[in-house]
Amino acid sequence: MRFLIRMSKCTPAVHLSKLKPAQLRMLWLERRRLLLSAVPRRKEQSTGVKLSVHPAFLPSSPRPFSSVTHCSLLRGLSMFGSHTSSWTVTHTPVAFASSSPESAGSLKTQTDKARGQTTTSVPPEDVKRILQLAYPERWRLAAAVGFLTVSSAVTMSAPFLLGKVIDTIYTTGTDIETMTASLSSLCVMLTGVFLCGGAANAARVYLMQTSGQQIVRNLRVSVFISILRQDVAFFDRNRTGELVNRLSNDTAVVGRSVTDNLSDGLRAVAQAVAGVSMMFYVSPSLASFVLLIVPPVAGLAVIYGRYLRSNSKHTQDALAEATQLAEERISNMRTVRSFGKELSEVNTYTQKSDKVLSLAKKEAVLRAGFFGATGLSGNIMILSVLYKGGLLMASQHMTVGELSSFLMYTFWVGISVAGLSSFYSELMKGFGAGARLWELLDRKPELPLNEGLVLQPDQIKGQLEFCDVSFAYPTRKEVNIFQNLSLLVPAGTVMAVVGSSGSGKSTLVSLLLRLYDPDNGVITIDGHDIRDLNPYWLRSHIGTVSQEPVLFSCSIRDNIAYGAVDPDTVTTEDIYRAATVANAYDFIQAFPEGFDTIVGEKGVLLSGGQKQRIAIARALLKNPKILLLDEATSALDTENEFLVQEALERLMEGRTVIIIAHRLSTIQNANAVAVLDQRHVAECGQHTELLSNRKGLFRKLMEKQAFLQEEQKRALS
Ligand SMILES: Nc1ncnc2c1ncn2[C@@H]1O[C@H](COP(=O)(O)OP(=O)(O)OP(=O)(O)O)[C@@H](O)[C@H]1O
Repeated sequence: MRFLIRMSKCTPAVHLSKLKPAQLRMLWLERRRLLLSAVPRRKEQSTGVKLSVHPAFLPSSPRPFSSVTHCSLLRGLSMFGSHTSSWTVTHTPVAFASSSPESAGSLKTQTDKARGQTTTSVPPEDVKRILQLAYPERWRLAAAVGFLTVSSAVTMSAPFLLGKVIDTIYTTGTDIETMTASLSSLCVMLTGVFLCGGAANAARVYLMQTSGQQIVRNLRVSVFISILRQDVAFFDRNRTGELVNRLSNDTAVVGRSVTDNLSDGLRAVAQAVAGVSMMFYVSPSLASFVLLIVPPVAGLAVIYGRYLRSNSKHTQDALAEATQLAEERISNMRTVRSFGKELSEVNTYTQKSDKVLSLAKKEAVLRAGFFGATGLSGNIMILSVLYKGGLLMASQHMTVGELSSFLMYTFWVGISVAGLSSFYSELMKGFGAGARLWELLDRKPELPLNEGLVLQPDQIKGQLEFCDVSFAYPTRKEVNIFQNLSLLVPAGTVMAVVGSSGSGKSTLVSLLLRLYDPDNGVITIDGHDIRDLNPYWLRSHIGTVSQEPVLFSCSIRDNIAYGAVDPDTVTTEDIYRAATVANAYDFIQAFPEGFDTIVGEKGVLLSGGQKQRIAIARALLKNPKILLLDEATSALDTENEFLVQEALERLMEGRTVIIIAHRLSTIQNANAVAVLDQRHVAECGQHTELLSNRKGLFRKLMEKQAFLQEEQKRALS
């Protein structure tokens, strides 16, 4: 068997034995991806790069993979300049479906499509899915529909029975005793019927509400799971507000459309049909007369209603814009205050509110016309019924009771038709919200969350290596953050990473945590490509302390326990020990509530140094083999700086550490320093060694930092 590798027809072939060790190593590390890359891609994605591999190397169950991986593999392999009869790698121009912001995970375009559904036809599969939601609640809903039938039957028989009461009053004459007997028996019977109707209605409302809430709860949990399993790139593209809106509002709209709205719609249909039938039963000629008037009036009302709704949507959009501005500014009040922008923010908000007001005024005019016209047409209809009914009574074709019943049925039919129109618009809203939710629920994350290789704890030494890594953020594919970056961090050593702002220090940490995958090259832990490792397992062995640690709105105790892989097994002693090592115990105990003090947005506000020390305790509880630290640069006071530094040193003991270093003391104490510049590691070595190079980048960086610190001190004094 010959092991030749080539890139299409335009690149020469090389035998595998001719490859350099680094190239072979890379090929070996890429082996899985190479095999997976042979999977045929869907038609719409296959316009460009196509990789084909000898069938013997095909996996038995092909798995789809992202075009980012595709691209990285091609770039990786292109170094080899290869040719093969056993493996073939073909390369033609490509339009990467998943690298465009649209298909790379942004929900926006699809959301817009989904929104479009509120006015156009609904795909049958959406109807099916929305009905499937109600399936687990089918018995409760069926019972609710049963009670609905009873209550609607009572409602619709009421006009007929009340008409009988009126006729009894008119026909019994002036004999009080006969009148009392007839009226009493009728009223008792009717009270019994109405009691049944009321009870059935109450049962219907209860069953509909509880099953609706159950459906919404199930949907919310599924959507939350779906959001949490998405990769970080997804959150770069989708706004938090939009996602939270889906979780809270869209789920409620969908839940309502399959319960309350469906039941109201069914009731409206049943009452309209029963009402019209009863109108014909009571007086066919009067019913025919009314049905000549109703359709044109109802048609005009529907057209006008649609116009009104589209206008109301503009008002809602303008309101959403104003609300978003207010939300953003209020949550960042410190920034607004420190820039003294209160007045200009008020002006901007006023302008947006004025826009809402002018649209709302237009809507008010339209609504006034709509309600005026519907009220008028309703009254004219009643008047027409009275006119025609009066004539029928005069010609002995109708009794007064029948006319009264007829009027009541006309009234009910009017209400039911109005209910049907709002049922339709609510149903469409439900389908629109549903489409947005299905899109989110169906989205498969590009990076797995919990699948892959799991190593035994004693197999981890903690050696980290970046090997020819190239990377661009999925949202900014055109800007390469790293280009062939290589870096080795031996197990148990401390590597300080320095570089100018924006050189990619934090990105290095994100790649190690596998929040993103490199486009090219590999990152290994003890020789294992991190793409082969289970990400959940991987992250459980990596501790992080960021520059501005985030604490959740719960007790300090829970915030520290959050770091443990299984917080339920953490004892109070574990938490106290971690807090003591992190130099946090004393200040926590000084709070009246001690470790039960609530922090975060709704609790006690902590200083930067205090937050850092709680974050260090949190990381300690995880007891990770690898530590990724973003050193705090924020002006910690001397005491806090010392305490944080001391806690960090204890945390770093016996672990492999990558530290984004800002302090000279940290850099001096690190085993090696890597300087990031121009998308790669420009210099790497011991602190003194790098400093001795007069023309070196590290030295320049240190000199610049020293100068800036001097300036800062001078400015402060
Ligand atoms: N999520 C993201 N999406 C797109 N671009 C990003 C993202 N995060 C960072 N960047 C960009 O990547 C580049 C490197 O950012 P990074 O935060 O890694 O730099 P840094 O060296 O840590 O900077 P600093 O020292 O200022 O914190 C910057 O140009 C930044 O704008």
